[in-house]
Amino acid sequence: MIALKDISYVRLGTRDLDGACRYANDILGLREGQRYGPPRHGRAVGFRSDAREQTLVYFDGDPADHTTGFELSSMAELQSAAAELERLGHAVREGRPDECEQRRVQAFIGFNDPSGNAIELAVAPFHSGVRFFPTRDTGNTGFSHVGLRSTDPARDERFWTTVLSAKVSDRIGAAPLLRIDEVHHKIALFPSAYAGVQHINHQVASIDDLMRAWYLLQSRGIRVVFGPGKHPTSGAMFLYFEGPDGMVYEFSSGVRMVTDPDAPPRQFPFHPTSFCMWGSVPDIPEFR
Ligand SMILES: CC(C)C(=O)/C=C/C(C(=O)O)=C(/O)C(=O)O
Ligand SMILES: [Fe+2]
Repeated sequence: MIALKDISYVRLGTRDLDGACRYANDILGLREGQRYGPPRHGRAVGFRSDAREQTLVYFDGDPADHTTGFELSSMAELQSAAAELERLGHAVREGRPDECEQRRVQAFIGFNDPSGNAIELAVAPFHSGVRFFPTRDTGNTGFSHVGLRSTDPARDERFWTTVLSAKVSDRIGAAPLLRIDEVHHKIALFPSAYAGVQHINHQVASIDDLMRAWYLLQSRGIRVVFGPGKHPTSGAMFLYFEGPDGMVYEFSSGVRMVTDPDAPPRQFPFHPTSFCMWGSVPDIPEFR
């Protein structure tokens, strides 16, 4: 079993890199870290959300080109992971030195999960000696989870929990919420006809930060697509809103820690009362 230590980064292609960078800075409050590549095409910009050097990267490319990176604890584990994935028939790609530099990691491998989601396993993501603070008072405390699209959630749950070390904290219908540490989930798998990152979550410090975000987003004309609300699953208070290229972003606060490693998952029906215990109803295709 490949032991995932933490979620590390998301890389998103975009046709409007300047616009995506403005959104990351102005709306998400993420601080630009590194810029890569020539002045016109092939550019990439990394953004910080916590002590790590980058957790969100936008690059000149196809907006459907999404990659989610997870941290492994050592080079030995990375080499063992590559061998195990290849043994299971997954095509594994080793990151080139220039790609490692762009990801601010010592080394990485890439492969696709059974739905075709591009996944990278990385060693030693760089931490910064410069304290992170948001570009505006978002209360942002860090990149925390992704929703991934799955063409077969039961099959993919088996992959994420037997090949990789995720555990199911709760299920909503067929959608598993998967933890890789004590945080209730770092990955959620949602039924979809195609692969990709379905939403990107950052934690914020309090409900005050969520409510301030709610008013600010409305004042900036950014569509809030779910919330303010509170998930009965993770207990997190949340706000989902539109980002560049159709990506949905989520701010949440108060996510539950699962301290019992053997805690059994709960099964919730796929119904709005399982999504929000305050009564908010999502305007998000995968949550309809
Ligand atoms: C709206 C979806 C189905 C939902 O309820 C997801 C749950 C949680 C949570 O409990 O925190 C998420 O954050 C998530 O899956 O994104
Ligand atoms: Fe979420």
